[in-house]
Amino acid sequence: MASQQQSDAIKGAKVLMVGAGGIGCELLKTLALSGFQDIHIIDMDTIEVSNLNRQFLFRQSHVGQSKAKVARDAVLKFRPHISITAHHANIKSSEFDVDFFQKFDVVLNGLDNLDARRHVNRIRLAAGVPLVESGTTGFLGQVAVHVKDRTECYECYPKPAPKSYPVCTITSTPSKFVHCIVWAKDLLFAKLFGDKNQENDLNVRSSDGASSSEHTADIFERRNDEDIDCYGRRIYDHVFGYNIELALSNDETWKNRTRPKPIYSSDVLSDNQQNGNLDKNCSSSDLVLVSAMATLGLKNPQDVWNLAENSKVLLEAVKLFFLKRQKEIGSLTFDKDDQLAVEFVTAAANIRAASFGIPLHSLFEAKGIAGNIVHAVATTNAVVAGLIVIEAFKLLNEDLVNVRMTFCNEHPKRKMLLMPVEPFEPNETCFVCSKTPLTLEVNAPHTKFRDFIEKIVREKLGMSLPTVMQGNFLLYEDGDDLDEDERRNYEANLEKVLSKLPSPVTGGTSMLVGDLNQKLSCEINIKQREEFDEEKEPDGMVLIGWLQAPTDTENKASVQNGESTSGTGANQAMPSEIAEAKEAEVNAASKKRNFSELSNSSFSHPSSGKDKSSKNKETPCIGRSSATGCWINLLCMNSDIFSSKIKPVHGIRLILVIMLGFAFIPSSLSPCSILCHCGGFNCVRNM
Ligand SMILES: Nc1ncnc2c1ncn2[C@@H]1O[C@H](COP(=O)(O)OP(=O)(O)OP(=O)(O)O)[C@@H](O)[C@H]1O
Ligand SMILES: [Zn+2]
Repeated sequence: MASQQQSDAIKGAKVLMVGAGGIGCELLKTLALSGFQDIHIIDMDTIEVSNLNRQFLFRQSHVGQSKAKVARDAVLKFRPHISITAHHANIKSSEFDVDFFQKFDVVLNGLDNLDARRHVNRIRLAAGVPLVESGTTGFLGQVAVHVKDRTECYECYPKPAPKSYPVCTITSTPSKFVHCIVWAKDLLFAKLFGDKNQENDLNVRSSDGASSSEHTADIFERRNDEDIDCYGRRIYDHVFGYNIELALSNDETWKNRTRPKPIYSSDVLSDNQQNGNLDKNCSSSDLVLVSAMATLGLKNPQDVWNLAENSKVLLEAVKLFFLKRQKEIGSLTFDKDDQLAVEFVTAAANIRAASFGIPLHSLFEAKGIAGNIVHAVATTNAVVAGLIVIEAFKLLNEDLVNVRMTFCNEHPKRKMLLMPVEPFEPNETCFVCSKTPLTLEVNAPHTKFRDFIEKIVREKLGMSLPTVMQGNFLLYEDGDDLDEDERRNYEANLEKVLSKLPSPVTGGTSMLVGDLNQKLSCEINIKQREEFDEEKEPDGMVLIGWLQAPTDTENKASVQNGESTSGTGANQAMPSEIAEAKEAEVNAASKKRNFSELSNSSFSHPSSGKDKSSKNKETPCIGRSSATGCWINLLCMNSDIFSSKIKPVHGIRLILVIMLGFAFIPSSLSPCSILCHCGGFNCVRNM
């Protein structure tokens, strides 16, 4: 239980919560039950059916409504006297500027993407407000505290890039089902239904060198008056039959690999095989109803279809896209909530898998892999939300000595389910919090200013409204308030190479790049370099001082398998096999910080190599001074008892959630109300 002084700090605190999703719902409930009385919540999203299994403040009737507003209303029902202000908006919008942030004592993030996290990190640094950052991926969770000039900021150390695969594995030599999914989603689906101008490796690989990409593009176009069934079969035969035959002709490739089997539609389906019973009355606005499975009478998404069923689903899906969603063709991107797209991708991936001798998967499994879905675990969100509030307590009580970064493990590690470690100090080379200049190696007479803006300023530095200056000369700025002349000038600059800009950018000069919204600026020193390795340095520029996390594959892999959900970046939500690697990574990270402490040996900072032994001491429990901390510690110390006797993951989590609930419970509330509002004891139902 909190002391009087702590209670006062909580009551008087003004808290900004960003994100009202899986973590956010738990967090808002816990904040309210812990005595916080002035909370602002920002979320740009509306409630979807798929949120209901773990975002317990939402009900079926709320689908389509603002998350922030519904979350506020739900919590006000059981804490009517507190103030909760809901903003249904993007945190990046200009109203949430430094002045807005300065009104708060602490910022708590429950976000799901790097971009928004970076943005919050920058503004709260400029505003001088501490941040508690969080993320979960299935059973793994993480909470970190960032205090200006005292601890690392969110961008001090690199975050791993999403898992990616070598292009040739995807296009020619898949060995896992995920490779087939990436092929079906990022190549075949994109080729047939996406933007025709987008680069697509299906062009290169789908025919021999003699065929031009123009020729292969024609193959994927539906010809004038071509019967839709014939078109579907033609595409089928091309990608699963002809292309495989072509690939087989290169003996070198198959020396140490199993040779794939070409599959033609006539091998699997009879010529006049009837497809589904299309419901002619179904309108294209009923996206959920436009389903190949439904018209074919396939009901259970957890069934693994055989090759013939997959072939029928594929052809039926192509037909439905053309008959029911014709207008969208040419602009579609894969969306895990688009039933027909998921059906198409599942079927195409399975046919390819059959060809390469890879086990087939159900639509449910395929959807999880294609959508990068690591099924969220409600208890992880609840534990993480509790930890966020514990850290917020410490910050509000100016108990900086005891703030911790905490990893939530799937299984107890060294008797601990929660791994608390002291935060690192700010990274002296961080361009965000330490304002350290960066160096750009670039071939200035050959590099377009546009490439610099897109690849370096926007992509790497994460600036969304950039301004670029060379000396006193403004070379570029972005924003709504530019007049026509300015816009034209900047557009003209974008087409020039760096050395030909009105104020030339060449080796030895420097540029000042900034984002007014983020109150961030950064100096970039230019170093002339002529040669770049196309494979390893595809941008044709190298930014030195900006930390790029190592990707999961050695080779350049341009086909990526999507974005994260609630991951912090160090711990992102990914398909199950990627999540395994992530768990190892998270554990490695926590071990890295903990082992040294346990053995009392010196500790190496990840990038500076500085000895941190005096600073980063592992603490036996989080929040040692608080009752909650002791409860958690007790639990952690004894968690091996649970692990050997009952199914550990849910048992321990359940108790952790209850304890976190009890630790915050104000005397006016019964444990029963905590259970009702917390609710998250079940591992979520799979949607
Ligand atoms: N720039 C942003 N501004 C405001 N809210 C954001 C921003 N980016 C993400 N969010 C919110 O953060 C929340 C993250 O929650 P969560 O990770 O549970 O994702 P979700 O969208 O609810 O679920 P899922 O992605 O698994 O379908 C979402 O509600 C999302 O709308
Ligand atoms: Zn930093």
